[in-house]
Amino acid sequence: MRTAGHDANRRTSTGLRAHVVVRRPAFDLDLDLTAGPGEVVALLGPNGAGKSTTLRALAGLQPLSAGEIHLGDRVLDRPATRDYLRVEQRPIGVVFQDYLLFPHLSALDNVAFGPRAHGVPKAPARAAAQSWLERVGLADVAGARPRALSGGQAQRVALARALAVEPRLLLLDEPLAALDAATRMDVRADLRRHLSAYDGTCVLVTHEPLDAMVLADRLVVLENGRVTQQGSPAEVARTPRTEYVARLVGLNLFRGHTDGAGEAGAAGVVRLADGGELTTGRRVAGEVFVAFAPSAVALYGSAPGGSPRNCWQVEVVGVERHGDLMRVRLTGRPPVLADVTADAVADLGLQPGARVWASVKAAEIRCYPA
Ligand SMILES: Nc1ncnc2c1ncn2[C@@H]1O[C@H](COP(=O)(O)OP(=O)(O)OP(=O)(O)O)[C@@H](O)[C@H]1O
Repeated sequence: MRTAGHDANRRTSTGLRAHVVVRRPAFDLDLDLTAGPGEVVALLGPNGAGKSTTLRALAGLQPLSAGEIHLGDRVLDRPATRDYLRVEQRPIGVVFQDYLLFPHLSALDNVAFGPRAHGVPKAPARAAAQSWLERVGLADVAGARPRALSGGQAQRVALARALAVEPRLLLLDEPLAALDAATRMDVRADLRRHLSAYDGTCVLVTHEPLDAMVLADRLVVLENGRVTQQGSPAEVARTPRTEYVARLVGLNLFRGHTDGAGEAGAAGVVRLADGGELTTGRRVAGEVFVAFAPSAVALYGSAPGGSPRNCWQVEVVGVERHGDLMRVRLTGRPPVLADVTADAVADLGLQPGARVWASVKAAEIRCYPA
């Protein structure tokens, strides 16, 4: 278990502290990003959110419009004081999604390129490269050119090349995106091992929630140029605060208001901002989020008897396969996603336009302050 990332003093004196501001005519990025030594932070967000722009700014490929980037006691970019370290002067290693290995160089020389570019003489640079290839399990392909390598091997060479300069900041841009599913799983596990052993700061950009959950100590969610949520992977998954995060982790999410009053027991009624109400198992007063899994939603052909709480009429919009189950998209107050069996889809005739009843138990609904 790494703890360096939670050590605020070390974080400010030796890690990354950045206020990244990039203004373009149709886009405005403004985020604070802090990460300690040994900490892996994943930037997660939809297309066009500004993830790559942030990474490029940290790398020195995109000058800031305002703000500042500090790494340890070095200033990498600060427009106000005209400080700007060029990419080759920054103590960073970068792995891009398409690897960008030099096609005419062997794996060994690709890895040795980094130390060479930092002024290390040829023989020690090659010795360091050999040792890095051994660490990533590729000593036997040292002489191979990139086109002779598999996707997973090329990715490992790219990682070895980035680490061979002993960077204080490692930047990974969709590092697993180019791999097929099976290779991806192996390389993800390897990458996690290498990142655990790495004592510098790592910022990783990904679209893929699973990569972020497995690799990162902390998630920073970026939407439309702003941070909308951050926290440990478990916190973010448990308590999404935006539609995007809720969809990512596969939860139904609603914003609402409760006065904290409820029926006997601990239940609280939440009036949802977009209509409808839900009774939750836990009483929280004020502005709240309520979230529940699609698997917690039961569908019925007619209004179920008994308790009328959390039971409302919905209309099927679409059905798609989701793992072993079928995910049904429903409109209503509120609209919901429900995971049901293929048998249930057939029995209830869940075609688009079909009207059914949705129900969810109060105990299955999480409620937390907004
Ligand atoms: N070189 C550029 N010049 C001008 N605009 C750009 C440039 N690169 C990106 N943009 C724009 O800046 C915004 C942020 O893009 P960016 O690539 O940082 O987002 P992203 O979160 O990495 O998206 P994706 O996941 O699709 O890669 C988008 O509106 C994009 O069209």
